[in-house]
Amino acid sequence: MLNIVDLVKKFQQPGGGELTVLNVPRFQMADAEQVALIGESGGGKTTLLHLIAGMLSATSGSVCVDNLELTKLSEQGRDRFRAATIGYVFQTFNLLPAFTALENVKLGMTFGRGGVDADRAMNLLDRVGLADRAHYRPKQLSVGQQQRVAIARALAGQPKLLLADEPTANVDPASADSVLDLIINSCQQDSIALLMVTHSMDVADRFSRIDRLEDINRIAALHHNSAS
Ligand SMILES: Nc1ncnc2c1ncn2[C@@H]1O[C@H](COP(=O)(O)OP(=O)(O)OP(=O)(O)O)[C@@H](O)[C@H]1O
Repeated sequence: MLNIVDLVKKFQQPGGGELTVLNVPRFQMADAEQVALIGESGGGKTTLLHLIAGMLSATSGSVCVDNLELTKLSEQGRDRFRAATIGYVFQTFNLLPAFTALENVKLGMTFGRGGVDADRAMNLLDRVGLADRAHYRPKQLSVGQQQRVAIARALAGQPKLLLADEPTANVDPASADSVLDLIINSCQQDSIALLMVTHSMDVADRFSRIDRLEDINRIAALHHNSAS
């Protein structure tokens, strides 16, 4: 499903010069595999997710998702790939405020594999326990409910890989469990591979595979070693 080889990402720095954030010799995931990614703040976890989602382009190396080599695609090609293959759950939900829960989920279908289907969008809201909130706007929903809408939207395009960046960080502890259950169980049921970044060992412990960024990324390992 995912095969990363010799991936390097450098960023231009505001004061001039370049900062190498990632140097990942190898990182792989199998179809439908579930992985928790932990690591120190600023180590490059979000950057790695953005590269896998095709939201950022690599400086060098190879990112292959579902047999597609992302580094060879144009920006437009990466946008198409993302819509067809990737679901993304953000820490801050990123719902469109002017649209209802149902409309937000339908937006997740716009460029996805199954096309826009209002019945399926309602089914997804039902699955996340929010069928009765379909016509509410994000600000009329609790924070936990907003994240559940965001999960329904991420699943709406029938992705093969779901990327989740600290999806429970801004959710109260009671809702966090249901948000986490929802993500893990939905991916299991639909055979979607799941890569979840988390700072919480309680969250990571729900996964049979836990990877530390310091073990994957040579740059984070350098920082980790010099700090300890
Ligand atoms: N667009 C950018 N331009 C310049 N530097 C950037 C850019 N995006 C990220 N960085 C730098 O890359 C490093 C890694 O950032 P990233 O957000 O990937 O870390 P992280 O592991 O997700 O951190 P956290 O756990 O705190 O969210 C940071 O030092 C950050 O300043």
